[in-house]
Amino acid sequence: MLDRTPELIAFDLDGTLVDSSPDLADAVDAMLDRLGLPAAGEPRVKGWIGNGVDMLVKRALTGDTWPWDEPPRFDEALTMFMDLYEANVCNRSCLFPGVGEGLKQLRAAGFRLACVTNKHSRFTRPLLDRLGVLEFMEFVGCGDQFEKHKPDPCPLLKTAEWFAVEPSRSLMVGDSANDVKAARAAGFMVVCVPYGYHGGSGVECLEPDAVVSSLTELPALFRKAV
Ligand SMILES: O=C(O)COP(=O)(O)O
Ligand SMILES: [Mg+2]
Repeated sequence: MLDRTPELIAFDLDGTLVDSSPDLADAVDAMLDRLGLPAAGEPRVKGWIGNGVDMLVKRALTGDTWPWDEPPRFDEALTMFMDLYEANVCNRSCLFPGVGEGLKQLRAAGFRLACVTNKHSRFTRPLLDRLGVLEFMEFVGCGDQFEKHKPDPCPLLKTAEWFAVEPSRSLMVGDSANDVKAARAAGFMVVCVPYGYHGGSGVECLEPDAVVSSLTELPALFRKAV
């Protein structure tokens, strides 16, 4: 339960609004194939999503979750991946259950909505648009638009500033440790969804203010808040 009603709600994209792992995995595997490397497959790629496109490509090239050095052929691989994913950004991706309905309800109830993602802007707006939810977002903040990525608070602080809403009256809804860390550091409230890309352990371990299984459950969290 939240003790304050937010004015602004910022949603993470991959793993929160959109199940994007099938298209991301296809683009990663097509890139690896062109480089003469073995496919990674969707279950592994799923664990690599959430820290932006540079990190995804480095992880795919090395097989390491936290690659230390820049892998050989990184620039070539990155360009290849960007082109492949941009051309195939919404072949198999879909909204998670309750996302369309939840956003519509929240917008109708007067909440101001944003998408704040580490995803590159070349993919973010086209994907939200293709899935019919771009219209609900007053502001879309992407990984390449801010000086730093989540878990840094910068993207959330800049978003709150854009809306001229206090961080304490703002809520982040996400699926991963990056979202919770960014929200805490920015002074946002934070709610997690359990169905996204958060690695092995459950989102409860991240100690968000609440967990909702669908965005349609958000209004009930605010009902008793002031
Ligand atoms: O890693 C990415 O590209 C995006 O991830 P996010 O939408 O969960 O921030
Ligand atoms: Mg995410």
